Amino acid sequence: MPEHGDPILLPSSGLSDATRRAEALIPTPYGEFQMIAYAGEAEDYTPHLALVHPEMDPASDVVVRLHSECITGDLFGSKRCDCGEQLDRALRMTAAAKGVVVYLRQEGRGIGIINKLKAYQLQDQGMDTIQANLHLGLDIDARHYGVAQGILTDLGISRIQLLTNNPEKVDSFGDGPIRVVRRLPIIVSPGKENRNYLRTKQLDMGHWLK
Ligand SMILES: Nc1nc2c(ncn2[C@@H]2O[C@H](COP(=O)(O)OP(=O)(O)OP(=O)(O)O)[C@@H](O)[C@H]2O)c(=O)[nH]1
Repeated sequence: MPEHGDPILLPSSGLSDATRRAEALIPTPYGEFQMIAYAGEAEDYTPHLALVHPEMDPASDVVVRLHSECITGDLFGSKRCDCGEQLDRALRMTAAAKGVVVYLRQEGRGIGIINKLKAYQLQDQGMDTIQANLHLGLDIDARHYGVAQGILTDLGISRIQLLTNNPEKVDSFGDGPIRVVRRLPIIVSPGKENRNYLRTKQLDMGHWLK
């Protein structure tokens, strides 16, 4: 296991030299979390963040949420997606279960906020979330989860209960050092603005949604 401050070597992360760069206790409406920022030496503005409950027991089956950045939903409460509500629920659940939220800076499934806004324009013209990415010449989902595994390993965690509806997130752990012992659903009720988006996630992206 890496010592704190050692580089986290992750071939598939896209952030191969991420280290624990800084940390502090953050009092939130959900309770206190130790926020730990992980980034490479040259990356000061978009570190991945771990929000760790102060009493998290790394030897337990830790409740973990891997949440990809969604500025529109997480910060501004956009109803086009389920992200903001999922983050709210994840913080509530991890606060109660003494768990961890890993906030991954993979905005727009890894295409970035500029491309995501372009994709939204295309969706307003009738495309779905998959067609829009493809129309822009981009991957449907460009995310990698290697850095998240490195962060969990840095926290001393080896067994997790993963909060997700996304089979790719579960599969990403493969035969690696972290074992997903349980998947916990995190389902948001559809509204009129995100109904089509959630339908595409369920039918075309294989998410476990009712
Ligand atoms: N390209 C693109 N990205 C989107 C769109 N709507 C939401 N997103 C992004 O999708 C990602 C969703 O991340 P998560 O909630 O962690 O993951 P998930 O794949 O929905 O899986 P869950 O763990 O079940 O929530 C975020 O990066 C959002 O910015 C969209 O229409 N187009």
